[in-house]
Amino acid sequence: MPELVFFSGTMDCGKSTLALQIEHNRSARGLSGMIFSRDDRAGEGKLSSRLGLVTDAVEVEDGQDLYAYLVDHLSQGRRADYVIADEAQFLAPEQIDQLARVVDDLGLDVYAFGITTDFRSKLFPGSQRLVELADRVEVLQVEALCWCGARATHNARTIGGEMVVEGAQVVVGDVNQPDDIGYEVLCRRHHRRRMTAATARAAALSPDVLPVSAS
Ligand SMILES: Nc1ncnc2c1ncn2[C@@H]1O[C@H](COP(=O)(O)OP(=O)(O)O)[C@@H](O)[C@H]1O
Ligand SMILES: Cc1cn([C@H]2C[C@H](O)[C@@H](COP(=O)(O)O)O2)c(=O)[nH]c1=O
Repeated sequence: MPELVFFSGTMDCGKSTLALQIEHNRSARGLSGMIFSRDDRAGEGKLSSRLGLVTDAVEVEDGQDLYAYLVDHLSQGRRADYVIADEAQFLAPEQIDQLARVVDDLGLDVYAFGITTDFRSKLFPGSQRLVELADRVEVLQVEALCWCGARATHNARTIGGEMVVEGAQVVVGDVNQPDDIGYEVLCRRHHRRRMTAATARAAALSPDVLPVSAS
C-alpha cells in the first residue's frame, strides 16, 4: 500500500540527508522521483544536506496545487514513481492534503521531511496537517543534542547567541550562526528557560554565580 510518511525531527538531525539517501536508493534501482522543496538554504529548486550533498528539486510556490502538478507531469507521459517533499513545514495545509491525494488516487509513496515546531515551539501549519494525515510519523534516529548533552527536542531562534521569542514564523537560516540571526537546538528544559549555549557559558563565567569562598 502506498503511504504518506512524515519524517520529523529538530533542525540538523539529518532529515535532508535521509531524503537524499531515499532518492539515491530508489533512483539506483531505476525508479524516478518527483522531488519538491521550498526555501532550502542552498537556494531555489534545491534539496541540500549539511553533509554536502545536493540535488535539484521543484521549488513549491504559494498556492501551487501539487496533485495537479503530478497529474500534469504524468499525463505528459513523464515518470514519477514516488514523491519526496523536503522542508515540508513550509507547505500550506492544502498542499499536504494534495500530497495525501497523490498517495490515495495516484498510488505513489510520498515521503515528507520537516521540522514539527517553530522557534516558539508552536506547530507549523503544514506540519500539523502532516501529523493529522500521515500514515506514519517517523522521528529521526540520529538525535541532535542540546548543549547540556540531553536530547534536543526544540528549535530556538537566536540573535547573537541569545534566544528570541518574537518574530515571523518563517525565517530561513541555519544553526551555528553565533554573530547573526540563527538557530540552536535545545532540550525542552533549556528552551523553556531560554538558555542557549552562549547564555549558559556567560552565566557560568559570571562572578554572580561563582562559588563563594569560605574565607
Ligand atoms: N562535518 C560534519 N561531519 C559529520 N556529520 C555532519 C557534519 N556536519 C553536519 N553533520 C551531520 O549532518 C546532519 C544534518 O544533516 P541535514 O540533513 O542537513 O539535517 P536536517 O535536514 O535535519 O536539518 C546532522 O545529523 C549532523 O550530525
Ligand atoms: C525553527 C524555525 C526554523 N525555520 C527555518 C530555518 C531553516 O531554514 C528551516 C529548517 O531547515 P532544516 O533543514 O530542518 O535545518 O526552517 C523557520 O523558518 N522558522 C522557525 O521557527
